[in-house]
Amino acid sequence: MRIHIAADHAGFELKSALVEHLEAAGHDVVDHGAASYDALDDYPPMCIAAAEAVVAEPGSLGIVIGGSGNGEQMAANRVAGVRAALAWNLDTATLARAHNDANIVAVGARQHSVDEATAIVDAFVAEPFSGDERHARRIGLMSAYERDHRC
Ligand SMILES: O=C(CO)[C@H](O)[C@H](O)COP(=O)(O)O
Repeated sequence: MRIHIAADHAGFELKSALVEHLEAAGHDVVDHGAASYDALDDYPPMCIAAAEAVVAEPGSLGIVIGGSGNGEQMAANRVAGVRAALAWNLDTATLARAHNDANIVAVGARQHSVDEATAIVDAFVAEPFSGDERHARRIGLMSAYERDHRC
């Protein structure tokens, strides 16, 4: 699977570990930065770049990483067509896919060990959307709002 990944300084180390892990698992990972550690960098540009790439490539998934994952999720969700979910355990990771058809997962690198965060990402990537009518209906309502209200 093609996976677009981005992180600021707070997620930089975890991003490196995840790129290595996901590539070893056979995924095609595209790194949207940060390209190097900079303690003063800002997460929105790289998260938005990863989010735009996910939307441009249906079927791909995205991972955005920061200290909490909150701002990274917010930045990704600015891009039309993105459904980014902040996952903080295995259940929120799998539900993000099964119920919300999330195409991006946000992870807080300061909230988890590398092993925990890797398990959260693996759970997200492995879980399919359930396709249940009630979930598809709710996603459709969000998409309709996005279509009708965005410039
Ligand atoms: O999680 C984040 C945004 O939601 C950032 O990674 C976090 O705010 C960075 O903090 P600092 O600049 O103090 O290292």
